Amino acid sequence: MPRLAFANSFWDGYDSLEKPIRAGVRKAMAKFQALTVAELNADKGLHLESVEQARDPRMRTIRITDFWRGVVLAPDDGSDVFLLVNVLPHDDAYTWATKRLYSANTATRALEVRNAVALDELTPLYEEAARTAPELLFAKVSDGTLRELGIDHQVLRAVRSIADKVQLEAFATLLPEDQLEVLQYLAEGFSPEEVYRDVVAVRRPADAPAEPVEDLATVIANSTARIRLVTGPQDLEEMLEQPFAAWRVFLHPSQRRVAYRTSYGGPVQVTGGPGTGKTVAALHRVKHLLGRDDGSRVLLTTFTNALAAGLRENLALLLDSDQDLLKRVDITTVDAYASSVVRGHDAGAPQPVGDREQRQLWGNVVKRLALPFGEQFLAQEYRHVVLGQNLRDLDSYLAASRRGRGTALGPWRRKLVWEAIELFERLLRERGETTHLGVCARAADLLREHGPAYRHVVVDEAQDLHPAQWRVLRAAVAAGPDDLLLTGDPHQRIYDSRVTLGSLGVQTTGRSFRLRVNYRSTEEILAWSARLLAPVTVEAMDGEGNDSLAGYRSLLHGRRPETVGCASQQEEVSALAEQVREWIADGVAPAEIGVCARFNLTLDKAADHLKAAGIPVVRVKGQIPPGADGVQLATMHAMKGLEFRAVAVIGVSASVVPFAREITPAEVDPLQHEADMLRERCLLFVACTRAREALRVSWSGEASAFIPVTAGA
Ligand SMILES: Nc1ncnc2c1ncn2[C@@H]1O[C@H](COP(=O)(O)OP(=O)(O)OP(=O)(O)O)[C@@H](O)[C@H]1O
Repeated sequence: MPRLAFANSFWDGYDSLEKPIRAGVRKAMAKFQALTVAELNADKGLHLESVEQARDPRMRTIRITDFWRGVVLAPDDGSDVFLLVNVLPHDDAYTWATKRLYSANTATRALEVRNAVALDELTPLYEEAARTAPELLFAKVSDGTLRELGIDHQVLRAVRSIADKVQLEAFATLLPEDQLEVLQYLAEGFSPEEVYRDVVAVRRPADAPAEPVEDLATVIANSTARIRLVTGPQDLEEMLEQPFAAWRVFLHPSQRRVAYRTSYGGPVQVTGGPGTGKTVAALHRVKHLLGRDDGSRVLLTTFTNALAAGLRENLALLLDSDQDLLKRVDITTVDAYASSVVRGHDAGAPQPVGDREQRQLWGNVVKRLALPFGEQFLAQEYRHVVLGQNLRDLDSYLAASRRGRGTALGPWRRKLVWEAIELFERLLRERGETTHLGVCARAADLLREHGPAYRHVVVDEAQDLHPAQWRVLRAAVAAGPDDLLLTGDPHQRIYDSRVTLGSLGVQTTGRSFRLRVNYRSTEEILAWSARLLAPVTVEAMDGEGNDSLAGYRSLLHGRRPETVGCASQQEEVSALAEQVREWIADGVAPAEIGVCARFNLTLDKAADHLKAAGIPVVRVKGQIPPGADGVQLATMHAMKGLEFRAVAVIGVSASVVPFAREITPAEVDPLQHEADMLRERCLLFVACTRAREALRVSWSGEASAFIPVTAGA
């Protein structure tokens, strides 16, 4: 009996096929599981026929309905896997099939597809232009090196005609996938050795023979990043029934390498720019850890309740709602976990108060003690130095390093600060209250005393955690193999936390990975957003050195983001309504549109205006309400964890972003001032990078200083 596999190109359009066509696909595919090869060839309904003048002689089409055909790659080497590569209207299917050529990459050994006809047509034109180009993109890389990296004869000819990155992108949809990625890495300035390590070695099977094996079944088995083999009738049924989520099946090799490594000696760090699939990698790691079948429990944490709800939903999807496995995972925020630990020991433990109450208390402290410090300064000193280093008495505070704080404090002034801190803590105690970080400190003590509760902890959005929260996680799991895996992006730090992970017992040296391919946004959105951060340096996630956005790229292309300055807020919301209407007219569903602002107040105005224009809206506070159908309005903070086909970021005016109240004056503390400014910049970056296809940034009056001046509108 033949076997059946699906290429990712098939899934790209499957979800948008109409019901009868999908039913046709199911019926046709079922035949591949029920009939022998000879019977398949003879089946009248399926009508498996070769494609005349196809560049790939293995190309076949099959009948799906009267007007729709499936395109199938049929083995001609005695192997038995048939690969469904596309489903298209009749004529398009033939045009598509004629031009495509499938081949095994000589380096990665995986199956790739190219548009061989277009490549042959375009290359001579580029060669002509290349003759007068001052420089060629790959001039410094020898033919031998390119061949070792898997570049074959036809692609090599095209490569030698490429003058710059723009031309490479123009070839992108024509080139075989692995070869394209090799070229993109080289174009970003990575050395051939790095490219071999990050692109070739991660795909190439460990036991690959010296000479490539060409039989289709073997090559397909080497292509897990793009091809899924069907394991049986039930598997087929499930695959075609559920809405298809590519991330569940087709991991990028760099994601797979991180998620499915059998075991790590200790903590692992996974960083990457926005939309590079860090959360996806974290979820697959949890699946891998649960697959060990040793009953061990996993704690999966993230930063907010809304993000935790998203993780819960997606993990259930990844694990096919297997309750036995899901029961072994606790998904929560660090604060909620810490609180459960503390309450488990003492049901009447003090309740944490919010930021506003804390500010009021600091105000009280300053008044009562008549100190030469402001409440903002004291609150920050408490957060970054005292809680950051877990200082419990005056002597430790007197001896502590105040790295990262921008003002010097001699012993006399430190004593005064300590007095204020003692009073603050006493006032809280008297009210039977504490802070969230206070709960964390208590939870870490209890966990250290009573022993860890988990074998594995997986941390998403790790960039935003405070040292007190890290102490909870460190104490929740015994140090050892596969204890901690953390994913995050320091460019998306939107809460005021600074850590040096090594000093907290989370040493990831030698176990750090980086994801570089953005699956969410177009290259145009990514490049524009990256310019928001261009003027600043961003500290690495582990607190050692700096991080950079260099080398990130997207697989998608689209229109450049639009920037719009308006004379008044009224004009801005009117223009917004106009834009939203246009997106909807272009086929974007209201729920696929996100509108985002720094303040709720701005969103209120936008909501009123959109509603008056007859556009349905949903306010997102925390989680998106189930079944919500309308344009989604969220603050920049609430945008984390969301993504939309189209995003409008509004109210990005000079007086709003950065938000002056959140910025410590440079005279109070110059370093804190810089940190606050960076946080506001990152917040805008996060908001903009939630957009998949379209991004529009607007303001009224003067534009925010963060908007790149020369950014093409
Ligand atoms: N291998 C994959 N194949 C297809 N889609 C993917 C893949 N990996 C991730 N995605 C999709 O890309 C988008 C971003 O993924 P994810 O949220 O995991 O990225 P992230 O790095 O955690 O993003 P951010 O840091 O911006 O929150 C999601 O829509 C996800 O489904």
